[in-house]
Amino acid sequence: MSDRPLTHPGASGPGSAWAAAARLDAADPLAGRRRAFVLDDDTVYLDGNSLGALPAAVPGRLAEVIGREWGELRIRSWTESGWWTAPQRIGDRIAPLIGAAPGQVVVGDSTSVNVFKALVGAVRLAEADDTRGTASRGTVRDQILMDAGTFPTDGYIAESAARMTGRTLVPVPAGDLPSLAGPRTAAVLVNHVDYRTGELHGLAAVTAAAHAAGAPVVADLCHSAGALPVNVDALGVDFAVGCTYKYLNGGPGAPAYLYIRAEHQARFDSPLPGWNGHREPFAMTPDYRPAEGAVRGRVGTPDILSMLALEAALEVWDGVDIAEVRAKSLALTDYFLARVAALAPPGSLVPLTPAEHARRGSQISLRCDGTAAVMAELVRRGVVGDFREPDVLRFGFTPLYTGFTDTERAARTLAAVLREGTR
Ligand SMILES: Cc1ncc(COP(=O)(O)O)c(C=O)c1O
Ligand SMILES: Nc1ccccc1C(=O)C[C@H](N)C(=O)O
Repeated sequence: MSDRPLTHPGASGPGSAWAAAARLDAADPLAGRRRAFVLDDDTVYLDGNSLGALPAAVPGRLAEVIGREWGELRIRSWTESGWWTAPQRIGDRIAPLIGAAPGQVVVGDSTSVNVFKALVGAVRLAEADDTRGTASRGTVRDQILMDAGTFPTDGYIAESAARMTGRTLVPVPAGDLPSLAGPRTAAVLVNHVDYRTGELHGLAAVTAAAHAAGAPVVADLCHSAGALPVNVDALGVDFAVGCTYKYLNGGPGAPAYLYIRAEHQARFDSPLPGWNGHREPFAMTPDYRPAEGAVRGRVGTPDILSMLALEAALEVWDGVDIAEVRAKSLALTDYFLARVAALAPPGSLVPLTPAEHARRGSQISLRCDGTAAVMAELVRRGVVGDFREPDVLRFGFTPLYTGFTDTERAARTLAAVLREGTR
């Protein structure tokens, strides 16, 4: 019943699929990165698009933070251990992964909270532009456009942000965002990669169209950062948010980040002006005077343990070229699609993820019957993905620790489960 790979894939013959996968692994320039993670060879972990694996550097660093910085230095660590400035320091560590120059990213809060800050901030910016006459005069920007397939939290938050700013939230198919951005658009909120289908949306086209209409763009990078090049600076994206527990491997509940484009920082009017975003937090003045730069995106006291775990986790990116990550991600997902098509019973799976590279993130979503039972059986057999309602199997490919033999095993196991049934 087991569909485990052979310990030496080549043993099944030089022409076999195992041997071909092993050759791809041997030629993979990122293969050595797997050693930077805590993983077991019995499991093929394809759920890094929900919770990234544990980087090996994290436990030791956390022990030091707890034992030395908290346990011994105590209050001194806010300054001496760099705790207070961690949100901007770690933001600068994330910046290159999303194509941002330093000084534009702060880490903290959840993605949900950052969607709120960014979206309300974006609407306030558009409003200010209209008032100053830099956008077309006489516009009534009464709508927030959003991709209808959004991860739910973005939609919930956007609905509230719309209500609070006196706008209407208008969910539309992601592909229609460029053509629908117009004089009524106050801001556009778009997921770079659709969490359910794995479709990569055209952030360049959305941003260009929104800007032509005088509206700022907020991008949710949860499913793209760390999996593919994002280039927020080059694309002109105004605000971006993302979590760090998926492809950035920061750990369960790791803090999210907020990108505030440099040119907007001086006018970013945060709807959550907490004391950490104050110009002089320790002056404790009753009036709010926002800090310069992305720091004004901070709110309250940072979650230091999670934040410093994230900082240690980000070491796995030292020397990694994100273009190489993208190339491997596409090769892995191509490989998986091809092997599943070859091995699974005809008609048993319908790919939801676009075949076109330009429209594909780093996950493969497949529709099938009995999704929950199929995934439960896959997990039982050591292939861990997940499923999303109503009938979608999701397999996330994390190029830093997933190989081609892993992918061969996942495809074979999935095909076997579908052939054999789950009862
Ligand atoms: C696209 C997207 N946005 C937001 C979230 C959730 O954000 P958080 O739980 O960090 O607020 C997720 C996943 O949890 C997601 O996939
Ligand atoms: N934060 C979580 C906590 C618990 C369980 C899942 C999540 C996810 O991140 C789900 C993910 N956003 C998704 O694309 O489905």
